Amino acid sequence: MSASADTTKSLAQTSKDQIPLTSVEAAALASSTVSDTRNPQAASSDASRGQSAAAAPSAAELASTKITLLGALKHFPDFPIPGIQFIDILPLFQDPVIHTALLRALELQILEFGEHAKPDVVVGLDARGFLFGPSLALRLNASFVPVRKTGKMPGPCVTAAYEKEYGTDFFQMQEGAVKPGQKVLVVDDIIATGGSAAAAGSLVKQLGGELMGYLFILEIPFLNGRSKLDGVQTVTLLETDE
Ligand SMILES: O=P(O)(O)OC[C@H]1O[C@H](OP(=O)(O)OP(=O)(O)O)[C@H](O)[C@@H]1O
Ligand SMILES: Nc1ncnc2[nH]cnc12
Repeated sequence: MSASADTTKSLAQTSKDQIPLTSVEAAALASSTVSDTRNPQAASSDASRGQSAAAAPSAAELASTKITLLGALKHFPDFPIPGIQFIDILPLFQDPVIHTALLRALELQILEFGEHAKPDVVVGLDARGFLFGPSLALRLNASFVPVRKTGKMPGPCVTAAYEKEYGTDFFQMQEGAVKPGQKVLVVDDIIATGGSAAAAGSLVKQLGGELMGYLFILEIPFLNGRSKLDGVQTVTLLETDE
């Protein structure tokens, strides 16, 4: 597993002035440089002493945050079917300090789309894109709109079939959920083969949205999911080594 050096540099360059850190965020990022990042009490006591809150995140701290996030992921061979190495992102949400650091790092990653490239709508994919999509949308003062598996939402919907790493499925969006011309950022936990993300992108376009880009927590590069995304700008926080 590795965190991209380019991304780390970019985060460090952009983070200092453009989006001020709250004290909790600073504590979350700074606390990830120490070994007890699984201990939220340690971070909050740092924040209450005002030590971490004063410090802007350095490149080293951001790189360390990525290592912490990678270290929190769990790996399950042969799930949900034989031959799949399943990477579980749920532990990122079990610890409030890691959860906060994740959201902050994702928010900083969005700056890679350009200084003024703020989405009107964050679209999150069923189901793991729902874990952080709404929080991110709030931080960006954007709407949140879900893409759901078929049959879950009422009213008229647009539908797209797709293939993913371990099966086929259908995605839907509600008509009118994205207005024509709105700038849309599609977010999900993992890009593997890219089938799910490509289907979500096609739904956004069917609704008349302007697909600004894709943002993922984790990429599995050997599956080459980006090749399905028609060159639309794609940013990932972490990637696997395999
Ligand atoms: O790049 P792909 O090969 O398309 O795979 C990535 C998708 O697979 C997983 O979702 P899954 O369909 O397992 O649904 P879940 O979030 O409901 O578990 C993951 O959360 C992505 O959405
Ligand atoms: N290998 C994998 N681990 C977790 N989620 C996935 N979605 C698609 N491929 C996956």
